Amino acid sequence: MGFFDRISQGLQRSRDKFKEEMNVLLDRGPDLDEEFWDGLEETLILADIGGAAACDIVENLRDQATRKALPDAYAVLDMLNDQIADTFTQGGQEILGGDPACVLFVGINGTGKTTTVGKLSKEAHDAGRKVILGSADTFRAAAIEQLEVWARRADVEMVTRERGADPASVCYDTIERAEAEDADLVLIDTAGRLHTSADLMRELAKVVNVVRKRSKLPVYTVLVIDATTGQNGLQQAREFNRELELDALIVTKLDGTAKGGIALAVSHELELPIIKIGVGEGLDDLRDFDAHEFARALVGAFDQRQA
Ligand SMILES: Nc1nc2c(ncn2[C@@H]2O[C@H](COP(=O)(O)OP(=O)(O)OP(=O)(O)O)[C@@H](O)[C@H]2O)c(=O)[nH]1
Repeated sequence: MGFFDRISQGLQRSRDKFKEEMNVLLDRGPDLDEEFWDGLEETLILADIGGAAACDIVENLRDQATRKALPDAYAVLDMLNDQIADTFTQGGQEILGGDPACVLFVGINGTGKTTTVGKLSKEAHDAGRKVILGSADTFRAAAIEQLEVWARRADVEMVTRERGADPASVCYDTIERAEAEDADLVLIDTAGRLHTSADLMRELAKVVNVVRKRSKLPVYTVLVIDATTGQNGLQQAREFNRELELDALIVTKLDGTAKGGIALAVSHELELPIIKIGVGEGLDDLRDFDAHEFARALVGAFDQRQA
């Protein structure tokens, strides 16, 4: 299944919710009055796109409606997809695009870090890259085993220590091994932690700093967020960004959520690019992110003239 079909299927619930709200708004007629603009902003906020992004989108559409003398709400909605796509922060190609890199994956418990690292290792290995995995999630024994399964499946090496070991030292060992083996992609899984726990966040900051100091490869810190958590994902992202100065996002579980708009809220507010999205548990359910296709899947092609 192609990117669009997969993401379109995944975001069906988000799209249905958005369409329902839009139809209520359009029932009163297609006039471009204050009620329409306020209603559009509210509908975008209800789609979990976030207040800041919704406000920017509506402001830009209003501006275009005036400049291009758009006749009605339908003409505005024709431009909505492009406007949403342009609201995502762009970039991040250097992280997983093929250049040598060391990437740390962080996030709260259960967002899909280990699964994502596993899928990425297979993808990179299949593309002919020399990959080393580091399992610094020494808190959860099952995480080490889970990543070991992926490492075997992908035929890549993995470095870890026993459960309870210092995660910073696992990172140290991983980088050492990567240098000895001349690896060009180092992927490090870290233990999930609540963004509200100051101690755990400080411990993670220490791990990230060790890697930043020690690695000769460029180091990137990527937050993995679970789309089903909705607005809480934004709060998580703010805290992780404050502590760790993130470089990018991976948004997982976009299959079957009515809260897919959170991807835009976080990318826009924190000015972080989305470098991959997860649309299922299977091996090929981690996809490159395409802002235009995502926008189309999130709100649909809006030909409501026939609605
Ligand atoms: N539906 C769906 N499930 C996913 C996706 N990504 C990961 N999962 C599932 O989410 C669950 C948690 O994934 P893990 O990779 O163990 O999460 P984690 O972040 O490493 O967890 P901790 O180490 O406890 O923080 C697993 O059952 C995964 O199969 C996705 O894109 N869609």
